[in-house]
Amino acid sequence: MNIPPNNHTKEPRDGGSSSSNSNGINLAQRKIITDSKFQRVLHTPLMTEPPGALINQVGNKFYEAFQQKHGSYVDLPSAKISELMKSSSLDNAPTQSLLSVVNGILEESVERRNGEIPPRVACLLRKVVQEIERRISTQQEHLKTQNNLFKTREEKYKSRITVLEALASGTTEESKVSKVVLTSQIQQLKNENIIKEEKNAHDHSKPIEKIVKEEKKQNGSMQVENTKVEEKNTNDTIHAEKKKEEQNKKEIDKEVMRLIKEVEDKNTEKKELDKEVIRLIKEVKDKNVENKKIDKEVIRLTKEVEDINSEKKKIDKDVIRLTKEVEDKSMEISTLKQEVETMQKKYEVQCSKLEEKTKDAKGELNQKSQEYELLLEKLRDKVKESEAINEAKYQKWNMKHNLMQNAMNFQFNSIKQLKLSWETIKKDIMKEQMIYSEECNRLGVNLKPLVHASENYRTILAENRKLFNELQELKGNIRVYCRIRPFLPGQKEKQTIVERIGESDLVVANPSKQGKEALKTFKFNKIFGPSSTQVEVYNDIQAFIRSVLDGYNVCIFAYGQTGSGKTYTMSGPNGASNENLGVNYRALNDLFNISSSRQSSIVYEIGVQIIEIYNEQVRDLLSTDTSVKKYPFFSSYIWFIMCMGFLQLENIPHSHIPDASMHPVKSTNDVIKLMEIGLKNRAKGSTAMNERSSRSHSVVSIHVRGADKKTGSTLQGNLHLVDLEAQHINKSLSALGDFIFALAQKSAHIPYRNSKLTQILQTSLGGHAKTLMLVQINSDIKSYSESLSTLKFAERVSGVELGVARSTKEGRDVRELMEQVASLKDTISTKDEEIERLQLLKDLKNDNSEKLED
Ligand SMILES: Nc1ncnc2c1ncn2[C@@H]1O[C@H](COP(=O)(O)OP(=O)(O)OP(=O)(O)O)[C@@H](O)[C@H]1O
Repeated sequence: MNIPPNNHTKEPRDGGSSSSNSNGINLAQRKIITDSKFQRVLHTPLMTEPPGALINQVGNKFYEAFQQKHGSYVDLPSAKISELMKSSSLDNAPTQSLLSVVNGILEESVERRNGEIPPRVACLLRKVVQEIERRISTQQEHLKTQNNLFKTREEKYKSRITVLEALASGTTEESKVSKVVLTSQIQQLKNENIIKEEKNAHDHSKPIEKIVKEEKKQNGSMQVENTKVEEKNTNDTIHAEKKKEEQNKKEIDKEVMRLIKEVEDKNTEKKELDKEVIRLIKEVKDKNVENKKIDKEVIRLTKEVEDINSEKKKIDKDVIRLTKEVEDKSMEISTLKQEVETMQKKYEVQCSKLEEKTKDAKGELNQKSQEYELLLEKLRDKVKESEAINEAKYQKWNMKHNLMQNAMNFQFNSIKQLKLSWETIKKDIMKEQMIYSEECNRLGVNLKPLVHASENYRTILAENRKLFNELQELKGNIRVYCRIRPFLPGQKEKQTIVERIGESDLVVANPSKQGKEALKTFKFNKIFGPSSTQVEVYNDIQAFIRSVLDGYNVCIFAYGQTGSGKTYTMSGPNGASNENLGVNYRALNDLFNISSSRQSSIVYEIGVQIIEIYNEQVRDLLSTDTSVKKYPFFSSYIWFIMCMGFLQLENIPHSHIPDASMHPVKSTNDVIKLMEIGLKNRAKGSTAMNERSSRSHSVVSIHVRGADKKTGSTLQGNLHLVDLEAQHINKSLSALGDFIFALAQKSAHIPYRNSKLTQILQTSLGGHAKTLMLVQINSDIKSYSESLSTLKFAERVSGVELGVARSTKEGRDVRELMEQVASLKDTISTKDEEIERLQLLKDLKNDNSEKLED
């Protein structure tokens, strides 16, 4: 009888270590096998895992590689990471190692929190997670297959148990037979089972599905076989029992007894088998529970993998976000660093400044506190002092009060004594008065010769003036000086027409002629060469100015072509220094100096007029009304009356009064200011200035009136400074020439009415008047013709001098005259000294007499 095995366990391939070739496999061994299988499922990365030794070897290596660097994946070199990321390395690594890598990296990233996971580590993480996913899915498949296998086995066990139960519940006889059959069948099954198990042990590499199929096949055939055997056995048993019942009932009974016993044994065995079935059922249940657990574990792992995936995605996102944030932050940090550096520097500078200030302030505070302390100390001392002084003063005042009291008493007594002494002094004064009047009488007698000397002074002064004017007349009342302008600095061609310059003669050469024919000599009273100075020129003019204060009329003409130096000689160059001052300024200075030196005896008043003559019309250059206007004679006349008071009307020829306003002046500056106004008005009033100035003449007239303080006699003198332009020989100029020439010829008719100029200057030309013509020439060869006409005009005027020369012909030798001039000069200087001495004496006497009168 083939009894199917009641316990058949198909062990999975497990390296042979857990295989069993007997029914005697115990529960502990089964458990160990099951556990080791389960563990292998959990911890082996792949279904096609390499042999255990190799796994351990590679896995350990991998594990070590990460364990060594655990907590510092970021620091792993990229070569190492790429080596680890190779599929062979990942395949061979145990799952535990992979999970530890994942955990490590995640922990590290969590720890860091700044998301600084370098891309290579992130890549490794991705790879490891993928590997884990792959493994889990493989394990899931594997578990599903196992689960199915267990279910099939369970079904098989269940059907066997049913068969066994059916057998167990048969008739006694049947039971006996069955027991025998069962026993044989069980034995057969056991044998088969042992064979199969042995076969299975050798067929380890067969796939599970195949094994399941084979098992199914075997089970199917076993069931059919069992049914057939059962039927056959039942028939055989009935025949044998019928024969045995017939042959030997007793033996049967014995045999039945024995069989009963055997059945009982079998029952007992069955019970054991039942127990084994129960145990197997329990084991199946356990397996189910275990499967459920595995299912749960699979679900959990799947969920975990999903979580890991979502976590990974999150991490990826975080990695990207954090990378961006890190970049932003690093930018921000660098900006902040720069700002912090700048702020730090500023802060340092401010700190240093504040420290310095604090130091200074502290120093100042200390100093001030010391000062205040000192001051406080001083104040205290002063308070003490003032208290002491007050005390002393109080005592002094008390003393003074007492003294005053005493003094009062004393003074009362003194007043009494004074009254007495006053009487005595009165008597003494009367005596002294007598003596003083006697002395005064004596002084009056002594003063007489001084008064006499003072009276002589006027006579001497008049004599002096007479002598001076005689000297002037000897020199000639009309004098012509010629001044040659030097070449100007920067002037290129310096060819001169002047051949020779003497004291009083000048030889000029005509550039268009040759030899003696070209030369022409001109004679004047004085020739000033190009190197002559302003002082030298004025020295020869000064005597004329002095004459003005003596009551003479003086007329100074500056005559010459444009640019020949008229302005230079008369006014000086622009911004002239004292050395370069012109005739005008020097003359005015002298006028005011001499008048102030004589102020003790003569009172002078000075007035100025400035006019322009153009086209026979007179224009007042000091009038606010610049239009050409003929001023009524009377206005000037009234001024004279008002200014002088003592003016004699008949002395003023009304036709010769210039038609212009008179301006009183007190100093040279007053005159200069008026001259400047006149110059401005001249420029203002002209439309075509160049054309006009070359045809007009300006006259500055300084009128001097003097009154002798003692005698009351008056004098008047005029100084006319005339700027004559020689470029155009106009009516005024030719009339002037005629006028001067007539004077020289001592003609009966002097043609002064021929022009405005001669009309105005009538009183200043001829008679007592003294005339000086300053002829200016430009010696440049280009100006030859103009210079020649100027010289010719001047020669004609200087012909007046011939009058003096003519008187020389009347019996006086020039040398004699010169000697006379020299002796007269000496006499004048002696007289001057005497006058000064007498003046001093007079002043002294006046002072004494004033004192006496007081
Ligand atoms: N003696 C001198 N020494 C140096 N420079 C001189 C002298 N005389 C005249 N000059 C110069 O020559 C130039 C002409 O002289 P200035 O202006 O006095 O001539 P002017 O006859 O007044 O001319 P105008 O009639 O056009 O006013 C000026 O630059 C002046 O400084």
